[in-house]
Amino acid sequence: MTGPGGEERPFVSGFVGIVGRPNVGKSTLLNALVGHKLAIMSDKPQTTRNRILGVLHRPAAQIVFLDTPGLHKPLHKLGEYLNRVAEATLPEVDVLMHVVDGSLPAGPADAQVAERIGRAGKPTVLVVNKIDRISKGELYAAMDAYKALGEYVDVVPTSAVQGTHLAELVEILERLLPPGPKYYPDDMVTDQPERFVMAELIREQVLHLTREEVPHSVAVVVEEVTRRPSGVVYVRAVILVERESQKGILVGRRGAMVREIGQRARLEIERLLGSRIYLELFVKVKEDWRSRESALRELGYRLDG
Ligand SMILES: Nc1nc2c(ncn2[C@@H]2O[C@H](COP(=O)(O)OP(=O)(O)OP(=O)(O)O)[C@@H](O)[C@H]2O)c(=O)[nH]1
Repeated sequence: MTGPGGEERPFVSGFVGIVGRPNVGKSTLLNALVGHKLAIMSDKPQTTRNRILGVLHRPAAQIVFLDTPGLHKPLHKLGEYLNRVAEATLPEVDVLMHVVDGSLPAGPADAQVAERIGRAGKPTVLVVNKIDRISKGELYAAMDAYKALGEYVDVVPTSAVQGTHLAELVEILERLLPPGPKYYPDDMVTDQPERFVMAELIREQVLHLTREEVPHSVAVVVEEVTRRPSGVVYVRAVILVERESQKGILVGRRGAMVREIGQRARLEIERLLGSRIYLELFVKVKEDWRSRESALRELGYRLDG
């Protein structure tokens, strides 16, 4: 590739950490940047539990994004785990994107996150997201207020849902990355095993369709994936909740809720795999799984990292 001055630009690559408070739009941004649905999105905070890796392939660059659970005050063991994943990401990356919600005023919690990011000492781009919700005047004020919280190499206003300024953001990230190899093959967009992504798609429907206190006490485990001779892929998954009452809500009247979750999730999984799916869903009670380390381990949350 040739640079603006006619000089040869070497191929660049590296890791970009997407960090910020819960619900600011990190997962939506990752999906929009990479062009695939990797991380689940919902209007309920703390929906991202594991670190999701998404790879953007460009003619002269490979950008590997690490999405993290939102940084927040831990309320229970799962909360502590989420914070640890986010913190552990900071030293591993070449560049950080601090994502903030431009439609909300900058507050003390944003300042805290900015400080933690600052301690990592990495070049950081401030991404002021959700600008589709605010006027130009409000945007300038928001950019100034957020910019004052830390040291940023650049500031980009974005709308992850409308795709605004994402190309500019990618260009800025490319400029910040060092020359390097392709870490991943051209056809790879995520390192998430398909089972995990399937489980996330099911959990996304649970979050969409249920209210009250059910969502945070839900985990989904995909137990079996088999391709049948007919070409249909059989998927068996279990939705784990903490209490009988929550199981009741999720199963619904005569199984109506779990059927609805299954139907919607099946469509998403079919889109992901490009084949027909037979999805069988079960709801089980696993008491107090959020507070028990062994239960968290069984579910695949690594606690010792
Ligand atoms: N209007 C608007 N809404 C957005 C934008 N980006 C994200 N959202 C919405 O904000 C909500 C949260 O988005 P997520 O991408 O799940 O946020 P997150 O930061 O990954 O959240 P955690 O997983 O909790 O850390 C969802 O309802 C999104 O649709 C945006 O640019 N504009």
